[in-house]
Amino acid sequence: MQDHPVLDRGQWAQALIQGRHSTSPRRLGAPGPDAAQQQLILAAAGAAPDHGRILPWRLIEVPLDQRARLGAAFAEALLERDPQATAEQLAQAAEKAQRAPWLLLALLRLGHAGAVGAEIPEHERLLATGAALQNMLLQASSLGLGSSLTSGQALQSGPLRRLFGLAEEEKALCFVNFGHVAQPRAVRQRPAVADYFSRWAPEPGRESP
Ligand SMILES: Cc1cc2nc3c(=O)[nH]c(=O)nc-3n(C[C@H](O)[C@H](O)[C@H](O)COP(=O)(O)O)c2cc1C
Repeated sequence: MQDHPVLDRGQWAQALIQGRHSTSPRRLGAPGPDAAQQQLILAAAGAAPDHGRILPWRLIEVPLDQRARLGAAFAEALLERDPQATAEQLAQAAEKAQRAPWLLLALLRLGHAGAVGAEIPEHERLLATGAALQNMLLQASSLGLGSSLTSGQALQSGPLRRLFGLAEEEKALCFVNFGHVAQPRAVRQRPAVADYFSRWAPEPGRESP
């Protein structure tokens, strides 16, 4: 494959990165990514930086025919938090499981003493996971698909942990939603670079140790 000039690649990457935005699950519609698109998105996750190559994350697909079970776990988790929840609230919680055409659960793997990579701390594992998730969102965007990350209190709940058989050292971080953009929304204003960037300079008189 012919390589593109550096500038073209830079412009292409800029358009992809700046053009990506989240589409919430209720704004996504069928069809979800096809099998080839799913593989591209999953492979993008594996291209993320990973200190020690320990794969501090994993992804679980929740197929459409299992969404009712996820919905039941959402409702059970709500009932644990709020025993007064109404039938309507429980139904609303359960319905959230049905929204995204392709739905993944992202898990952080915290490791344990003695395991390979145990020296890699939690914050680095979290950073590696975030990079993997962003790669997936960007790959989906490049395919013309909508995507988003969603969280919620049910993620840390017993019903959800039991449903997916999570190990003690695993933490459910968020869901990753994919589909076609059924209802576009206004694009978020991005922060100015000056809001998050500064150039460090030593204080006068403290130039050298
Ligand atoms: C880990 C994580 C979890 C999130 N969970 C939710 C959520 O549950 N509900 C929601 O409306 N937005 C959630 N967001 C925010 C959206 O995914 C999205 O990033 C935000 O709306 C900004 O939109 P943009 O990606 O187009 O800039 C979450 C973001 C992150 C990083």
